[in-house]
Amino acid sequence: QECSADDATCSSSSSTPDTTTNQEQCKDTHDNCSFWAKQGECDANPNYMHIFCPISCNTCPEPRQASTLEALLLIEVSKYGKSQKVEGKDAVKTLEVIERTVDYMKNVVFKGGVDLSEDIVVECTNKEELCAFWAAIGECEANPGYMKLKCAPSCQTCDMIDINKRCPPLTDDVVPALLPGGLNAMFERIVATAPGNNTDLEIAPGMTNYSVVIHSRPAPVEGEAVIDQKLDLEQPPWLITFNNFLTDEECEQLIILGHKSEYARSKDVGDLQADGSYDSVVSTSRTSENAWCSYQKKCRSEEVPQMIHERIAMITGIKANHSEDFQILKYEPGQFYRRHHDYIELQADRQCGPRVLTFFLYLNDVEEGGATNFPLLDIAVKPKKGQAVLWPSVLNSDPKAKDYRTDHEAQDVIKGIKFGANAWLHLYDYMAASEMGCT
Ligand SMILES: O=C(O)CCC(=O)C(=O)O
Ligand SMILES: [Fe+2]
Repeated sequence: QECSADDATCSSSSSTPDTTTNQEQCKDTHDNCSFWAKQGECDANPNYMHIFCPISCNTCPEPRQASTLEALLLIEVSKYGKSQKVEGKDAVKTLEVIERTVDYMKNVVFKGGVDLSEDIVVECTNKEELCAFWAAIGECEANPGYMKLKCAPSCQTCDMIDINKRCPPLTDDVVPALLPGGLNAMFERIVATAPGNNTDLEIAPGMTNYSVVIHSRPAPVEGEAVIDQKLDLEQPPWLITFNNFLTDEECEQLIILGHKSEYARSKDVGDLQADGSYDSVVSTSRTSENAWCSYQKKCRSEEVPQMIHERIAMITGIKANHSEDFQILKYEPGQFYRRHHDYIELQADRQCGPRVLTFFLYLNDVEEGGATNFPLLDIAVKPKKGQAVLWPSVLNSDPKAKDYRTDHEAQDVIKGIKFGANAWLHLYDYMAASEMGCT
């Protein structure tokens, strides 16, 4: 699923499988390829070299001449979406997938062999020319969320385009990250255990010596807390910042990883699609660029992002797999993100549950502008390298209910460049849901 949100953020889990056999696209992807090849690395390290340095290793796929039967199959399959590419060493397997696809579409889907609404049948097309190839190399199983949405004919899973079929609701035994009353308890604990505020506390491994500043909080309660929505709304919501949450090296590394994951114009969420995902549209209320630090981009598996996910998990008590991939942001002078809320209504009833918290990281000092402003709380947080800000999107009394008061905006950067990163924490396991295309 490509996008989620009010605030319109495109989910990282949706990247295309990154293998390609495309003849024209055959190129070395690293400056050192030719040097390594001369050193004998094509033979020493073929798994990497043959794929990432195919020119230097002379392993570009051979162009193929299709037989008449193949040519007919290719015409047939193009009735069910994009024309399919068949080349390279997996060509035979790819053709077999195409043969099965045509049979499935013709004799099952269009013969009413599966009970599908017209919307779903229309939507069941191969959206990429490499669908058959990916299916042939096992991507339907390895990357089901993406493939079931983008390559359903090749995976023979038209029925899974229906989000109700693909994403059954969680069963009652799944424990949410926060129970009613858990939000206040979490913030109280975070404030009480910040190592920088308590010189006698030891710094746990993987932690920094961060200190916490409280900008807004509900009044502390003596004795047993009463859990009540009306009481929640009579008290200000929590908003805290962490100084020295990240080391300088961690900030710099995240910015670099953002470049590797490729910053692109931030998108807003558009219309709901037949498959339950959202269209992504360029919006005028958000002019920054962002990059998703995902596993697909070989970013989330890196040491620094992993350690920061773990740090956030240790501090909040919410497991790292409840967090979306870091969305790394870049604002040039004049860029901004107008007033919005991070809560995504539709997710409240999906497997991942709503975003309950935003852990926002500031990765550099900004010369002028670029504050995160909370108009309803009258609080503006100025960017500072290594600082983080944490606020809830939901209420203490009901972690599924939106707390409207944490509306916020990223004010225009006036001078310098601003780098930041969002970590959105969900009520349930976001990564598991995202793998199945259920966010
Ligand atoms: O850049 C900021 O200060 C906040 C960004 C933000 O609110 C968002 O990306 O949802
Ligand atoms: Fe936001």
